[in-house]
Amino acid sequence: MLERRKPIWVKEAIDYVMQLKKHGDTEIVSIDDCDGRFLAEPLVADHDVPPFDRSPYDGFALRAIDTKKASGKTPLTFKVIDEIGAGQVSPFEVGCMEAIRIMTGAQIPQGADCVIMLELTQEEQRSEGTFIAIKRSLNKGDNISYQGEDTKKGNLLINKGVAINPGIKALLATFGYSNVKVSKRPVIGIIATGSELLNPDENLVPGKIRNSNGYMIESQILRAGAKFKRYGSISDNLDSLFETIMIALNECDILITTGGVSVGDFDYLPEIYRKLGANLLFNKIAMRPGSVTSCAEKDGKFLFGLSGNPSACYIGFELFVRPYIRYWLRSEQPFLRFIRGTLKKDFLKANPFSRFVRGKIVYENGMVFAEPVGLDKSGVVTSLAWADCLIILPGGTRGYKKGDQVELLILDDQLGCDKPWVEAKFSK
Ligand SMILES: Nc1nc2c(c(=O)[nH]1)N[C@H]1C(S)=C(S)[C@@H](COP(=O)(O)OP(=O)(O)OC[C@H]3O[C@@H](n4cnc5c(N)ncnc54)[C@H](O)[C@@H]3O)O[C@H]1N2
Ligand code: MOO
Ligand SMILES: [Mg+2]
Repeated sequence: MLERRKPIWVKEAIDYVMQLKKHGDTEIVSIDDCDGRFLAEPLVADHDVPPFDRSPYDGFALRAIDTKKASGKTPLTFKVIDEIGAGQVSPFEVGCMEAIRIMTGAQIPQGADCVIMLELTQEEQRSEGTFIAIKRSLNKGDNISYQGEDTKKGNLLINKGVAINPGIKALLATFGYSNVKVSKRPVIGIIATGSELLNPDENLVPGKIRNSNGYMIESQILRAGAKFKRYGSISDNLDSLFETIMIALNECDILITTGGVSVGDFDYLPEIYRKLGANLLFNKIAMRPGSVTSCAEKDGKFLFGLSGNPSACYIGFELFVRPYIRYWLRSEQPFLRFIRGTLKKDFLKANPFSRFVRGKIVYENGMVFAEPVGLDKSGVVTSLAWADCLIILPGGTRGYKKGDQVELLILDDQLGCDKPWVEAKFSK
């Protein structure tokens, strides 16, 4: 008899997944390998930056008080007692009517309290040494980058669970992290199911298509910050599929399958969950595409059964797998970020389920608009390549019109959000 499934809300499906969320282990990696990894500890300044008062210009360090009477008509002359470049520290103290030639980045010498740029001085060689003339007065602190002005020792700079980007890597180097403590990436097994599937290097033959979902999910896993293990594509055969799933479950932290989760004669995932004795959390969600997205748990490990339809598969991953991964990596903002925008085209197809329409963000006159891209069908693959957001059209009876305000889930985003998009009836 055909199994009847009861759809649950997107919010409920997210809750089911996040109820079992956990942090992964940590590991130490070299700074050379830290790009894109997620910090396992907050990054705190362990010294002032800059660590000493320094010159932001090539010029002369002197005492402001000695410059007070300088003007175009009455230039003042200072004796140059030393010269220092960045990395050097002068052993001399700047005294009355004295200056030290100083280059950008060098530590301000003792006695000096301001710097004048080279261009504003005139140098003169005399038998007693080098002198400069200046034609303007300076104030204490002029052209000095003070110790700690960038950040002070003890300041929290970056939270744990944040992906290391070029700026963060610069901070790691600044604070001497030649090794960085990061969250260990979960290993996620991917099994593409379907007797119709060919590898990318195989020629098309009647009735067959190439396995695109497997590769797409690999890429989504990497973007989310995890690692994948490829188990290839397996024909719709209960025994071989069960066997591969057993192996993968043993070898991986999380397992993703694509295809075979609906009610078709060769959709074996429901039977496999039963055979495994896994705890089925859901197998129908009130959303399109991705309504058949399923999730089961076995001995603390998730089996995400994503749809075979490419767009449904993609969205199932972003809504349910990604936050689980990001939390594993200690992100405090594991969910897709959402913003408001204006719909650029009518979308009149009403649906009782919430729709996640592949879209593109367009900025016009400082405003955010979203435009649906490609054919809005669950089996479509092309639109995924053009989409940078999912336009949410909450379930209801009416369609949506150009100019309507909608919410947009941002894809390809590192910032994330501390709460997920949920149906209006659940949002506070
Ligand atoms: N009678 C019903 N039929 C269907 C229902 C339903 O409720 N009742 N649900 C429909 C919905 S919604 C979806 S979504 C699909 C889900 O199908 P499955 O998850 O079981 O996936 P398959 O049947 O294996 O394949 C569906 C479709 O996707 C193509 N596919 C599969 N794997 C890949 C891959 N790795 N790369 C690219 N494309 C793939 C496959 O060839 C099929 O065209 O079920 C509806 N049917
Ligand atoms: O799971 Mo299906 O994608 O709703 O079309
Ligand atoms: Mg099917």
